[in-house]
Amino acid sequence: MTHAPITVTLTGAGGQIGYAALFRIAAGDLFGPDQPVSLRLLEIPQGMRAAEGAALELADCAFPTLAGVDITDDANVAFDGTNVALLIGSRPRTAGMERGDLLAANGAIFGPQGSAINAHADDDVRVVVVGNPANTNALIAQQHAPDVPAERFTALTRLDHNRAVGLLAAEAGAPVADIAGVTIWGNHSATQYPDLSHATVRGDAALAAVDPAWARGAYIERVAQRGAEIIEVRGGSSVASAANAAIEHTRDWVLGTGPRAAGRWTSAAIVSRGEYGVPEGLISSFPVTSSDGAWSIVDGLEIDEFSRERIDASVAELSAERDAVRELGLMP
Ligand SMILES: NC(=O)c1ccc[n+]([C@@H]2O[C@H](COP(=O)([O-])OP(=O)(O)OC[C@H]3O[C@@H](n4cnc5c(N)ncnc54)[C@H](O)[C@@H]3O)[C@@H](O)[C@H]2O)c1
Ligand SMILES: O=C(O)C[C@H](O)C(=O)O
Repeated sequence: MTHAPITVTLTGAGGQIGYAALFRIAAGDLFGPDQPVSLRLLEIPQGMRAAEGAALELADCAFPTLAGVDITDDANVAFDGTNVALLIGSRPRTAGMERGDLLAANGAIFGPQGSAINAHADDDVRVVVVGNPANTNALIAQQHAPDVPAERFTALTRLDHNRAVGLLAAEAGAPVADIAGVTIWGNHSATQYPDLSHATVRGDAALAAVDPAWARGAYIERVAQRGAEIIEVRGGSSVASAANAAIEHTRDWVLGTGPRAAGRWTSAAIVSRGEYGVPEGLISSFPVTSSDGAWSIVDGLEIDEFSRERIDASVAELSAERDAVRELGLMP
């Protein structure tokens, strides 16, 4: 292993998703078996012991790809020279709440972290916001980091994407590998739009492989409510699948989506430049591919009236969340 270590900062490292993600990242799941990683764990004082315990266990794994672990409750230290920042630390919702109900409680975390990233992170920093409500928290962080290119701030909708692919595969009786062209549009919330208009199953239109009424009814509801379903069945919000999605999002961003991109794409919430009628500046989910460390939005997809209404509804919610955090004084 001759590469210099990549520094990865995890916030909320003592929490559930942090615990699920740390060992996979340390084992090389982000950048492969030849790329060492140096981990920075950011926690609040109440979470420090849990993070310290995780660090002891990391040492006990003796991963060849793990170059070091530092634990801190100071964001300025945690983001110093960081290349990848996974912003997980924040409160999860409980049964009966929408993710947007966490705006006031969690939004306040992301401004100071954005400022610390702005002041201390490496020039190539890439930020992935997992903490809910993820899109708007990412916007808050991005707005506090004026010296970092806006496109380096993203929010996780890969979990929704994976859910959408998995549920379509199950309905069509096809392996996941035979599914392509699924898109999550908009917000990581109940208004998100899992879109099968351009999806294929074994190369044929998904809307011919499954009942189109299901695809444009129960399916959308099931994907959009999957987080609530997990909370109800598991008694707590998703953990391992969320960590997996954060790793896949980051790996694809940094290493590229590669040859998969022929007719295939994934979904990520990235800063809009006005594509598909999404107002500039919002961090909204799009169909994306990645190469040379940058996301590109898949262009030229036809948007029918049904899709237009749903994309617009989710984007309207993002605009309302942005206005709400402005009113709360959480944006500069
Ligand atoms: N975007 C997604 O797809 C997705 C999926 C699952 C969960 N989530 C969200 O991820 C977040 C974390 O979930 P979890 O299950 O790990 O929660 P958790 O309660 O188990 O862990 C959260 C951790 O964050 C820490 N924390 C709180 N404030 C912090 C701060 N300012 N700096 C650093 N750390 C801080 C807490 O001490 C705790 O250890 C929640 O907001 C949850 O809703 C998002
Ligand atoms: O739904 C939640 O609150 C957790 C997470 O955002 C999820 O989608 O599982």
